[in-house]
Amino acid sequence: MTKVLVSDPIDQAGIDILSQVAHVDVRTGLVAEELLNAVADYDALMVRSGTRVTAAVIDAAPRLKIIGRAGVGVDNVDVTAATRRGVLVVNSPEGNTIAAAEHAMAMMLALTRNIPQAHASTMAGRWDRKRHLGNELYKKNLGVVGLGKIGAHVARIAQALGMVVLAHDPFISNERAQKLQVRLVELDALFEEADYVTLHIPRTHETANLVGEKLLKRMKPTARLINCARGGVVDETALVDALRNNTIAGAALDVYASEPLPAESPLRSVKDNLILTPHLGASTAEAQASVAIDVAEQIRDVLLGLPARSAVNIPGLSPDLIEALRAHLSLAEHLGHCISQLAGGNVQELEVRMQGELAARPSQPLVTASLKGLLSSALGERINYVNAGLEAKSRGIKVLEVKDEASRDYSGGSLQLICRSSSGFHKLTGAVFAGDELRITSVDSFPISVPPSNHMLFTRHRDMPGIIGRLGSLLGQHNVNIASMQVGRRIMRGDAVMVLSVDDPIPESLLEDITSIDGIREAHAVSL
Ligand SMILES: NC(=O)C1=CN([C@@H]2O[C@H](COP(=O)(O)OP(=O)(O)OC[C@H]3O[C@@H](n4cnc5c(N)ncnc54)[C@H](O)[C@@H]3O)[C@@H](O)[C@H]2O)C=CC1
Ligand SMILES: O=C(O)C(=O)COP(=O)(O)O
Repeated sequence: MTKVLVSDPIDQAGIDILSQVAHVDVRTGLVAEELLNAVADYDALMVRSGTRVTAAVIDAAPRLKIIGRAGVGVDNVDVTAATRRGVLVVNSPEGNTIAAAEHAMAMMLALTRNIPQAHASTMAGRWDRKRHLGNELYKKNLGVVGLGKIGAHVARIAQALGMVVLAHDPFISNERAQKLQVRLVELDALFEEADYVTLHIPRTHETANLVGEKLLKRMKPTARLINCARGGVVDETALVDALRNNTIAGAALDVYASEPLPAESPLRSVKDNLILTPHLGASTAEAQASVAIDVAEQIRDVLLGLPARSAVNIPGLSPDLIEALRAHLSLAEHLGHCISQLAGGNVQELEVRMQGELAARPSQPLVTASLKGLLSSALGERINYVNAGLEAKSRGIKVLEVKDEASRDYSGGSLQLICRSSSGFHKLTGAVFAGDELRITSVDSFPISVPPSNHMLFTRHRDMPGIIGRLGSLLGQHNVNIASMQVGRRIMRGDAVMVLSVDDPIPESLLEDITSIDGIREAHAVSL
């Protein structure tokens, strides 16, 4: 029975989708130890930001195929450990964009009009109109750090309020910024010019404690900081100092270096100019339904053997692309699997050549598929699109990618793998005919045309009379039935290759007898 563990509160719409294909257990609030003990039986895990999916959790779940993050940030998931184990990680990149952007705007408005403080004092029986004088957003400078999905939506809303938006994002083009009518500036300039700074960046090595004492000192004393992105990108100690010393006018935080925010956090003791919410950016009914459906559908699809649309750890492989490249991906896997068996020894280098029309297609999926095939002899079921690149790297296999648009051998193009190993050098080319017919079209530069099949024999021999007959008799004596046979040669009586499809696997002992036939120099059994 396929089983899914949901370890954070998820909208019922997501649970309903998962229940179509699996038994679903909802167990929220597990402490680390309980989670470690709980995951062993599960094929999928669905979380929000509350569950820390560590390497230990992943190791404790041998059946785990997929981790679904019902939201954007996957910094609570050890994606590297998941990738190493071949566990797919998916998220919902857009399901809560609007909710998070609106929360940042709500924080900005609440901050600039002292709404929480005014509310608390009114509820306490006072009527403090003078004390809560605020500022308008109209015509003020808003500095957006991180002009991605949420940052861009914040920019649009702010512009509608009459704010002037500047942004810092080293990975955004000038064209994109121009389209959003946003001026791109350096980080220091943004902090100096902005009346409000709002952060919409992920937590990475580069962004950890990005906003510290130095940047806070650049801000105007009237400026305010909003962080609805990730805890840990703001140095909380430096912020507390800046607020206490009135270096800046105020701050609003939704996210914290450590969550839940510890009771003793100095942030809790800052009065008046700080607003705190408990990571509520994505907490709207609409966003929660949207992320739950988005991620549950992906988990369901993956458990049914279908691709996921927002895989975090298979870069560049969308379902559309999988569909468009389906036959070529299968060809790449077969060629990779085949060439690893021809290579025999330790593979040192794999060159993946996309030739002719294929050179115009995205290469990364084809490289990944080739590596998956290459490593499947060694790693069997354990290798997949998620971990193929990493496994190749950890084995020290050098991967070269070549696009040869000038090659014009077949319509649709061809794929060539060149493998260098401790025992030599092999080259296999393949193409797809009539939409979905796979063919190996050359072996070590000898032309042939053979569909990949379950059991094959590849030989390298001298082109001379009698060899084929002797090989046929030998296989017959060992009860190996030949389904098809092809010989490829470049010149008469020179070197040649032979590819046989056979009904049964060829035993190792028989290979020795085959290579002892006069004229046969190499023989490789290949099973796909
Ligand atoms: N508070 C909450 O409940 C929520 C928080 N989030 C968080 O908001 C953040 C932004 O989410 P999205 O906009 O969906 O992500 P996104 O990936 O669309 O945008 C992030 C942007 O940050 C930029 N960036 C990365 N490093 C940078 C740096 N050093 N300086 C400046 N820019 C940098 C990237 O180029 C990208 O454009 C994420 O950390 C996400 O986890 C998202 C949803 C809800
Ligand atoms: O999607 C994100 O990155 C969030 O931070 C939302 O977190 P949550 O799902 O509300 O725990």
